[in-house]
Amino acid sequence: MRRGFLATSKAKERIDKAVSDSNTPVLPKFTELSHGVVPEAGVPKDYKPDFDHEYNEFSADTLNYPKKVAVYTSIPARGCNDKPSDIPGGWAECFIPGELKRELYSTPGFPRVPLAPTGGKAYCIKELEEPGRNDLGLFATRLIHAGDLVVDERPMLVVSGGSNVPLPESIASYMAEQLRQVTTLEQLKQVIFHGWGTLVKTAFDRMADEYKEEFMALANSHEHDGSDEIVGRIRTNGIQALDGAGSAVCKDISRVNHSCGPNTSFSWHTESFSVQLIAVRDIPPNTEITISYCNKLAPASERATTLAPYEISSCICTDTGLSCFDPARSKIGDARRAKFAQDIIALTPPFEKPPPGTPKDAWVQPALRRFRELEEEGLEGTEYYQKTAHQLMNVYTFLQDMEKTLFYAGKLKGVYKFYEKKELDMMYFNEEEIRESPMWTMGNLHKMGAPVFVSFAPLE
Ligand SMILES: C[S@@+](CC[C@H](N)C(=O)[O-])C[C@H]1O[C@@H](n2cnc3c(N)ncnc32)[C@H](O)[C@@H]1O
Repeated sequence: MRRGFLATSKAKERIDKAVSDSNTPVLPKFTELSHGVVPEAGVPKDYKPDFDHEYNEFSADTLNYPKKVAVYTSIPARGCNDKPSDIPGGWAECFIPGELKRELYSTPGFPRVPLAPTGGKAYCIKELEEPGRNDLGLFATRLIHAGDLVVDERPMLVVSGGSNVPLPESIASYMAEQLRQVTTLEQLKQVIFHGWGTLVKTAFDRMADEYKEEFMALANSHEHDGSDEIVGRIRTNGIQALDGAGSAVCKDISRVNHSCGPNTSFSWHTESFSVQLIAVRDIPPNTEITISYCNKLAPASERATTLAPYEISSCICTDTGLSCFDPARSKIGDARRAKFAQDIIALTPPFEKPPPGTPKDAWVQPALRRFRELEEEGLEGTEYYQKTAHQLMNVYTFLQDMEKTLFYAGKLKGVYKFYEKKELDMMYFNEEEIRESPMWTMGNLHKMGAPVFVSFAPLE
């Protein structure tokens, strides 16, 4: 059924489809859905999966959607015959709530063109040479510095999470009726896969041919669990988008493999409608570029559960050669990760003059150990690393050790850019300004033996 169709030539060229109001059933999150080889895969025997897809069509320029509708829309708007190269940064085919689209367009400057990578493109996509792997990954083609923008990419497809999208009335009531007939939880999940697949297929059909090809060439770790070819690829390659409310499938970033100690961190940027990858430590040439698919601070068993749907069962993320889930390795990693979150190391310089021969930074050792452990775990992309690097930079300014001050400023740079979304101020790299800083001046008093009341907490 088509209502409200705007019969102008422009509207014929550039249209959004909106599926109408409904009482959405509460769907399990994708993470709770089946994976692996599911014997009951496919819709239940009595399930009649044919239903009409009911939608209205709107001009792509409109934001005036009725309440509680989900829309198929291209962001930014584009003409039917446009190729991705016709629009700077390309466009994302989306299936999102209409209200969200309205909100996006109220973001100042939306949708600005994604940013150029620092120093130009610095990666290629190629086959992994690791034994037992025959898939692709991203590799640095030159040295990438901590803090560099590796890529800012507008996705090919963005879909809101299953439970965030209002289902069309026809599908919702159809599914509700069918759901009454299912007898097992697995059947319920299979019906949900099917319903969800029907909805995202429309978004896929709207994609440009070259995007469709790229999308179908992506990995699929959900071939035997009832997810169809499109849903399977979204589950395998989707990156958190829309500030956690959706999933984005990208041409390049979806080729990045997982590490529990990754060298880049990704973030969603509404104003450019894109995903950014920032290096959190230096990445030498020919090194694989990685992100974390899970909460990297969680214990290994929890990480293993999150990674199982990706068919990642043995994740070798460090140069120990052991899987992160190996009990011998995870015992150390788990204890450290728990400590990072719980023990805050506050440092206080000693009031008493230490015995002769004591290194002047003896009291800094707990934070230095923490810093070393964070690096050994590959957790440079965490707030704990940011705080500890900041703490050590301040401590060494106080101790008037220029070399180490600059060293920790360099360590802070990458993660600071990721969390603060701006460059670390150049004054932290300017020797003259460091010498004039209050912390350095306070260090003078300490050096002269005056009692100095100062505490270095990692939250500074
Ligand atoms: C988003 S894709 C990454 C790109 C993929 N390697 C490719 O060839 O297109 C996710 C899939 O890559 C593989 N993968 C990613 N990280 C891995 C890791 N650390 N160990 C083993 N397989 C991994 C898994 O098959 C996973 O389902």
